[in-house]
Amino acid sequence: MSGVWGNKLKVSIFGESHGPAIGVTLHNLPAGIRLDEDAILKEMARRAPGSSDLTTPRKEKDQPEIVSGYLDGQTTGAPLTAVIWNTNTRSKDYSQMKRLMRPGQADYPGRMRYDGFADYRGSGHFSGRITAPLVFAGAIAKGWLAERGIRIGAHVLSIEKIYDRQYTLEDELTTELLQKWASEQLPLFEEEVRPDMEEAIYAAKQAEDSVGGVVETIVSGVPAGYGNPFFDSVEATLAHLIFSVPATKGLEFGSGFDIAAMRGSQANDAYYYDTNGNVKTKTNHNGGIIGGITYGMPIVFRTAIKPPASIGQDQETIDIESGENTTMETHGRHDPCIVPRVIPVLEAVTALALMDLILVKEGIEFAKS
Ligand SMILES: Cc1cc2nc3c(=O)[nH]c(=O)nc-3n(C[C@H](O)[C@H](O)[C@H](O)COP(=O)(O)O)c2cc1C
Ligand SMILES: C=C(O[C@@H]1CC(C(=O)O)=C[C@@H](OP(=O)(O)O)[C@H]1O)C(=O)O
Repeated sequence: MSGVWGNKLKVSIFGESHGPAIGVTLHNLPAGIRLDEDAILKEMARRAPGSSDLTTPRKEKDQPEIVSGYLDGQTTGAPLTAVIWNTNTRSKDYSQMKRLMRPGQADYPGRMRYDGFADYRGSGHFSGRITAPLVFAGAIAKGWLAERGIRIGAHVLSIEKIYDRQYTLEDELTTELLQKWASEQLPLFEEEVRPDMEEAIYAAKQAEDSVGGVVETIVSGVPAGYGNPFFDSVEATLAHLIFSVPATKGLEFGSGFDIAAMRGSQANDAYYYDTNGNVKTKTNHNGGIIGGITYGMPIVFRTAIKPPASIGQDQETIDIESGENTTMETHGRHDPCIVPRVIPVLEAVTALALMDLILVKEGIEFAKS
């Protein structure tokens, strides 16, 4: 399984949802980064399961234990490994998944790929649980980027068919807004839509069903000139990580699919010097990236998250052992909607992508003192 990603910063993840532990190793982290352990734990708590009835009832503390590469509060430059112990597995919920392939889940493709050897308990290494180590790694990257004035925020653009408004260039990722969003399961611009979004999730749960949604992510403070043409473009780097997150099914940058219906005269983002002599653009249809490289405007993208597959309703499927068509209900502790918990994950992988792009360009070995 491909558990390693990155050009300069190498991120390697391990573990299964119902195994003893999950975790991550970060290679080539600059030495001397001071870790803000409180900030890391806050990020972990945003994603952790079992925090409310909008999410899975499986409760996990998600307390990372750093076992290498960290001394006296600072990274040493050696590979940094963190382990997160699984403390609340209930594998009997998955006994039928040896034979019955959940529609929309990784059971059937995973079985075909690994010839039946993959750990099926709790979806094994395919589980959304493996995003906990990514949030740990991303929290380190976020702290490092924040020192460079780079901020990352994400809000819920939609749940099912209920919409928040989109980000505009007038909006600023202020400390207050980021703190507010980080404290909310459904971070929003428009507070009025919250009850309807929550109700959509509760209604789906009540009906033994699930719902999806769209998350909009914004990155401010990235100077012009990061990224590369072709294979390591900023879009390609972000997309690689975003599509590694389970349940992501769509991604658009800037005006995305809508740009296809514009004329060049509308889609071109006109440059100007602001009063401080900084280069800006009047619009941001290209989402902060042209030619695979940043141009100093916010990076903006939207990610479509599918409704979780494991639902209690009767569904048609196959019994892979008997070779017959059958039906199944999925029981167990599942998220009725992944959006609230995937937001810190999307922010985390965004931070890792940007950190890698910056390390590649600047070859930094040591943190600034
Ligand atoms: C944080 C998080 C929580 C998730 N929770 C569930 C869940 O409770 N039930 C479920 O069926 N899928 C859940 N998923 C999604 C599955 O892991 C995912 O759909 C599956 O691995 C197949 O991958 P794909 O949807 O990307 O194709 C979750 C994903 C994430 C990121
Ligand atoms: C445990 C987590 O989420 C899990 C993600 C998940 C899935 O299929 O992705 C299915 C459920 O697993 P289980 O059946 O073991 O409770 C969720 O609870 C987590 O994110 O930490």
